Amino acid sequence: MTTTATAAPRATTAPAPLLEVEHLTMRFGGLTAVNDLSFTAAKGEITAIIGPNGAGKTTVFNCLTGFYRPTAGALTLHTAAGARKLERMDGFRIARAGVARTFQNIRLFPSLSVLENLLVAQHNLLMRASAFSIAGLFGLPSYRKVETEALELAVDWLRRVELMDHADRLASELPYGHQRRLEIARAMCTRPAVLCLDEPAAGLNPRESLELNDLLLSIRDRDGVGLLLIEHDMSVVMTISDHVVVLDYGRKISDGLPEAVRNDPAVIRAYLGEEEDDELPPEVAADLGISPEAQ
Ligand SMILES: Nc1ncnc2c1ncn2[C@@H]1O[C@H](COP(=O)(O)OP(=O)(O)OP(=O)(O)O)[C@@H](O)[C@H]1O
Repeated sequence: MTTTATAAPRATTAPAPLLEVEHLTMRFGGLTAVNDLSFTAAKGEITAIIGPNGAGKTTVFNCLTGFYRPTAGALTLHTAAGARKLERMDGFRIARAGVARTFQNIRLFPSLSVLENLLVAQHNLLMRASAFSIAGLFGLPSYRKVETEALELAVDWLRRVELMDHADRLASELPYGHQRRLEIARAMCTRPAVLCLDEPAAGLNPRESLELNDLLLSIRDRDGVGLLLIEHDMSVVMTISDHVVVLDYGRKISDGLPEAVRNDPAVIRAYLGEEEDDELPPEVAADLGISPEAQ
């Protein structure tokens, strides 16, 4: 894959909201993992959620995708179909409403082929087209049309993530970086309005990381899909994000453009910790643009 990723921010007028998170709280017993969190992810933008380990990032995704039912708060998805309240829906309905996701630990169907993984992702659409009947599966022209479209979409994504030559291999046989790309392609085959990516750069080498940047920017720009990104790799976050939300101990401590967030003293403190003589790891300091004297 060629790599051309450059700094992202481009919006001049305020973009329309895609996902509104209002006063989201998630408690596990006595632990408040997410505490009164509010932010808006806009249409056609990449919104990164960052923060130290245990800050509550994955818990936000688990609330957004129906893995957890929030203790309190509202989650509203705005699509062409109207505004949908997600906070009381199960994962299946949330997926149908247009929210797709990838995981920190890749979750593919390992014993299915690469192509089959992309077709299974479209299972719901195919079953609806069959009117949930055997007769539909074999007889309805409308089913055959949807089936052809599903195959075309799968092939289109195989090309975009450069896995066409691997279409018939088992997903489990792919190298790690290829599996990451397949997982993103599979999520995109569900035709989402918003794609939630949990540490997509984890385990990738620098070249693969640059390729990932290009892929995510193309999903934003070509597919018009809004992205929510949890990522520890600050070079990815600072290069492609339009908007960054920072969590610490479940609370939002900063929210804005990447340049503003990386210069925010609250963010620097969160990454530094409480100890005065702590120092940021050099790679984090470099990506946040902090000179050694400033620490
Ligand atoms: N199902 C659960 N039951 C109890 N505690 C949980 C559960 N899920 C998450 N937590 C706790 O909630 C807090 C936030 O966890 P979460 O995984 O959301 O953080 P994170 O910011 O994604 O961390 P990391 O960057 O390390 O992945 C942690 O203290 C975690 O132990």
